[in-house]
Amino acid sequence: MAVRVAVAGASGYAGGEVLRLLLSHPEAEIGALTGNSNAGQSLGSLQPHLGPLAGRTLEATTPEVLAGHDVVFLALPHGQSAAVAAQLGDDVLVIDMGADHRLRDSADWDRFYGAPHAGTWPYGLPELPGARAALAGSKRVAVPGCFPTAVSLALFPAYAEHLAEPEAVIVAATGTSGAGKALKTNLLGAEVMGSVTPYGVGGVHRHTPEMVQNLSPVAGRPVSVSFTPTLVPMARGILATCSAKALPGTTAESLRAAYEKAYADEPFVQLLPEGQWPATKSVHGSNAVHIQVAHDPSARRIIAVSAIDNLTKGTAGGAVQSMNIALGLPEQLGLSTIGVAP
Ligand SMILES: NC(=O)C1=CN([C@@H]2O[C@H](COP(=O)(O)OP(=O)(O)OC[C@H]3O[C@@H](n4cnc5c(N)ncnc54)[C@H](OP(=O)(O)O)[C@@H]3O)[C@@H](O)[C@H]2O)C=CC1
Ligand SMILES: CC(=O)N[C@@H](CCC(=O)OP(=O)(O)O)C(=O)O
Repeated sequence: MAVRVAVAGASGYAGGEVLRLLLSHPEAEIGALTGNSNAGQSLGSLQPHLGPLAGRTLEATTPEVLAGHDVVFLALPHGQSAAVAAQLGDDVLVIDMGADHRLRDSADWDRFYGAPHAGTWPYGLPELPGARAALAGSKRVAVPGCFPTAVSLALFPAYAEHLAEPEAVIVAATGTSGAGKALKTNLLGAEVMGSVTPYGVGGVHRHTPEMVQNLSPVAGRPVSVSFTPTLVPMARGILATCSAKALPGTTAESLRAAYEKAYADEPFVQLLPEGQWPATKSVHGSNAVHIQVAHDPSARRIIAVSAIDNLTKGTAGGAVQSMNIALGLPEQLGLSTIGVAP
């Protein structure tokens, strides 16, 4: 079955990554490619790594251009996808890689994004309990933010087995591609190279409510999240170090067993052998999630660390994985767990 796919935002990082994956997807046939300020430019000049598409010209992002496809990926800035999606037919699978349809609580949306709330779509993190059932056959998918993917997968097994207190503390390093391709002074090479700095500190990062939304139902009670992202001098990758107070009775063995149980059959999540810690390089360009967990009895804490590629499992890989589930295709089609290292 050939699936005809359009990508809006094809000049950006997320759009480029979904095209990189779709070029290796046996069922995908790449149709319209659209942009905004770069409409009219050749894709070869904007995304030179996508050789087979070099001769394609970006069109404007309009409902007419996006019509006539089985699947439309929206890789647009926050707040831009809802209006485009509303003009696409109910029979088209629309996969929103932005934030517009992720949050269930309109008050959270208002507080962190500040535009009218467009509503909530099935959430494209298949590994969360119940997510696959919601995605199967769906015509709408909200792809998670990159940090919520890394953090939710690192912590949910501990919450599912009631091994941790519901106050999570997270420090996560990210590469600069997470901020998109648009020019920003703080992302200049001279600012980033040889330096690490936090941002969005003190509960103001917009991924905080998404993490709370993912973890609270698993824990069966409200989970609070103290989240500090740090910008590090690399292009891709997230390393999320997540910790919470251990509940009485938690042991290293019960913790390990919780993660083994959660991820025994997950094709993209690899619980590393004991003592081996995740590294962003190992998941570079792949849809894999590497996880390790430890119990610190003296501090009475659990520490879970995950590594993902923000553009792959953190965006485009998660989007293709969700597309496969929504269309009833094998979930791993077109996706790899093999990283690029060193
Ligand atoms: N980068 C990442 O790691 C992740 C990104 N995402 C999400 O994916 C989406 C895209 O992010 P990213 O690729 O990084 O961003 P980029 O800035 O790299 O790309 C943005 C894309 O959107 C287009 N665009 C900009 N403004 C408009 C507009 N008003 N109408 C239509 N198209 C527009 C741009 O076109 P042009 O260049 O022609 O102006 C470009 O193709 C965002 O919502 C982001 O949050 C999600 C998870 C991770
Ligand atoms: C380095 C950097 O700025 N990263 C972005 C991550 C955004 C992302 O990947 O997810 P969204 O789809 O929600 O934008 C940030 O912290 O906002």
